[in-house]
Amino acid sequence: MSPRAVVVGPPGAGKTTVGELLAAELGLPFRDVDADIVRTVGKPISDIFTQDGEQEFRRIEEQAVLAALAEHDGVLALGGGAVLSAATRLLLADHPVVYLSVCMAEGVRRTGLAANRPLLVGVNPRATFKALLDARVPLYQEVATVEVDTDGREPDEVVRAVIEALTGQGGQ
Ligand SMILES: Nc1ncnc2c1ncn2[C@@H]1O[C@H](COP(=O)(O)OP(=O)(O)OP(=O)(O)O)[C@@H](O)[C@H]1O
Ligand SMILES: O=C(O)C1=C[C@@H](O)[C@@H](O)[C@H](O)C1
Ligand SMILES: [Mg+2]
Repeated sequence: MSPRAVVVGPPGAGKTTVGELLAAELGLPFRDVDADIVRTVGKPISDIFTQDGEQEFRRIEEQAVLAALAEHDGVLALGGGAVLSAATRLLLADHPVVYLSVCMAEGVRRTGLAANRPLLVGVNPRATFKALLDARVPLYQEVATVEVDTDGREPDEVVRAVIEALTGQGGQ
């Protein structure tokens, strides 16, 4: 069993939104590793960060990704920081991986009103988001088999572009 598409990208790229629509369009089940973690641990991700720390969250996340990659055969969305794990990046080499990209301004706009993203809470969300992109874009690109830009595109347009990109590489 293996996912038909694994979706990665920064917070606000639309991994959950586009992932769900993509799964519906392909007639496949959708799974989100962030939701798996909340269910398994029994508390919101923001509480895991504040009560247990980011390092513990990353440990839990690595295990959750490992399990989901082995169990799920539909569309799988990863958390925004899952690619920080070298072990996860190695595992992703065997899968079709869609990198949804988003620029800093659009990413800040999309995530700006959400208080439940622990890494983006702070005095300067633009600088925080830029630092996050600087550190992670090379990692998203390293694991991606296709990259789809989401700036200025509605979620259903992104879904069409993803399907085109996956079809173009012989998969879907
Ligand atoms: N292409 C898009 N155009 C406009 N708004 C979008 C688009 N994709 C997602 N959004 C909006 O941006 C917000 C964040 O989207 P979503 O939760 O799907 O991102 P995510 O990548 O799953 O983030 P996280 O890493 O925090 O889980 C939501 O309010 C969603 O409706
Ligand atoms: O970008 C990140 O590091 C994160 C993104 C979310 O999907 C969650 O996995 C969590 O809030 C951490
Ligand atoms: Mg999400």
